[in-house]
Amino acid sequence: MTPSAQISAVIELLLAIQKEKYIPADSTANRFFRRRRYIGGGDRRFVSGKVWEILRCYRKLEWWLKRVGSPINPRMMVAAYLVLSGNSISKVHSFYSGEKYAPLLLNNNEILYLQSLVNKPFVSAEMSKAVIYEVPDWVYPIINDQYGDQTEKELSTLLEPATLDLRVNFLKVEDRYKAREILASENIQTELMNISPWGLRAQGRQSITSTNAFKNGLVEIQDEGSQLIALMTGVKSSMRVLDYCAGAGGKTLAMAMMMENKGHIIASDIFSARLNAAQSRLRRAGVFNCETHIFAEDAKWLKRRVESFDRVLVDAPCSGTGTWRRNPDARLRFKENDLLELVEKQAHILDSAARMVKKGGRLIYATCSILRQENQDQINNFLERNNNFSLVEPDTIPELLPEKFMKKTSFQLTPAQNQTDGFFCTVMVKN
Ligand SMILES: C[S@@+](CC[C@H](N)C(=O)[O-])C[C@H]1O[C@@H](n2cnc3c(N)ncnc32)[C@H](O)[C@@H]1O
Repeated sequence: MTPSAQISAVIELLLAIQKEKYIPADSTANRFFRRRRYIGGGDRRFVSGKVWEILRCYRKLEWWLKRVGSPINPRMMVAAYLVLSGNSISKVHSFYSGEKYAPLLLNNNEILYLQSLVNKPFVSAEMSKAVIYEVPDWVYPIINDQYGDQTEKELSTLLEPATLDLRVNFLKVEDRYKAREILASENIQTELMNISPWGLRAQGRQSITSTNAFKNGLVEIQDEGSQLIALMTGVKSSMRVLDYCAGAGGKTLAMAMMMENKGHIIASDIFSARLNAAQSRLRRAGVFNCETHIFAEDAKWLKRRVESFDRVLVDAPCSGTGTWRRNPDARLRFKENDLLELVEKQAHILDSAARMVKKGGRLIYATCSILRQENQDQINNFLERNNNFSLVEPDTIPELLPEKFMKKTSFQLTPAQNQTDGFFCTVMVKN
């Protein structure tokens, strides 16, 4: 593609993301490229890389465009991004050439708006903190209230690109060193992770899914924080386990591995498409101690299994604020009412899942949120409603989990503090 055609594709993809308000940007991007097979790998990386950079400074671009009186649309967003990144107006002009496959020629007004942006910094002293850190206005005070003097560090780390973490599947490979060797033979360089005993961190942006190691189920893509949640469940091979919100099965897979393919896991969810994705991942990973179940409207299935599980994991639907490094578009869609609805939904799921735990069994609650409302507050309220539950330290095999995690009944991970996605996890026992 010519540089102009690349810029044109950046504008088109941004437009598609804006139109699909309720669909995550990466799904829209996948569809966009599937429909444009003629865009090769290098161009694809350039286009999505630029779009993600723009999504990470979206509020600042909007602020500047508003300031200079420009209309706010993907075409001007991209042009403003180019100027604020130090490109000259004539350079931007050469991209917006109006030729075949290029964006339409810049008109006189557009040139005037862009001229006002020359030599301006991305961050202006007049911007609010919410704009600088790219969060909705109502979110900043909530995070500031919780994180105090760490707020800016937490929020600026959430604007950085995420790491690419892998979990080695010990059902198929004997150890991390062997997996590392196999990946290196496919040109994927990795380092051992510090906390997860199963974890490898890949360097740079590498295409893991096209490797044989991935296709044959030797490794799964899973953030280190998510691996730690599976570890906190302390599941063992003799147990009956319910993964209540299993989704596409990230934690189910890790728990099946901890159980050495023995015992029994039921992976349930309300969405069949997610469980279908889980099923193909389970097959790839060589897991056969797991069945899936879609929750239907009637509660008979649950009623028949009340108090029958040694462990119930609730990996609850949440704001996903802890994954904003990966999904910079999610922050733009997050509304105050979403948080209220999520908190209510989580409480309902927790109460229902709690009934399924045997006496003496454990309930593990997790989110990929960094917000207290969905985490500590949610658990405090649950414990008030359910006085037959209490917080307990994990009973994971000590060789698997570092001591500092063994001694905690809950943890809150953040990208700034732990170089993982933001995750919360707590362990409770039914008395
Ligand atoms: C955070 S995701 C789960 C991620 C998954 N555990 C993993 O590790 O890949 C939350 C899941 O909860 C499911 N969910 C939402 N409402 C639910 C409900 N009432 N009961 C059970 N699952 C629900 C969603 O469909 C979604 O798949």
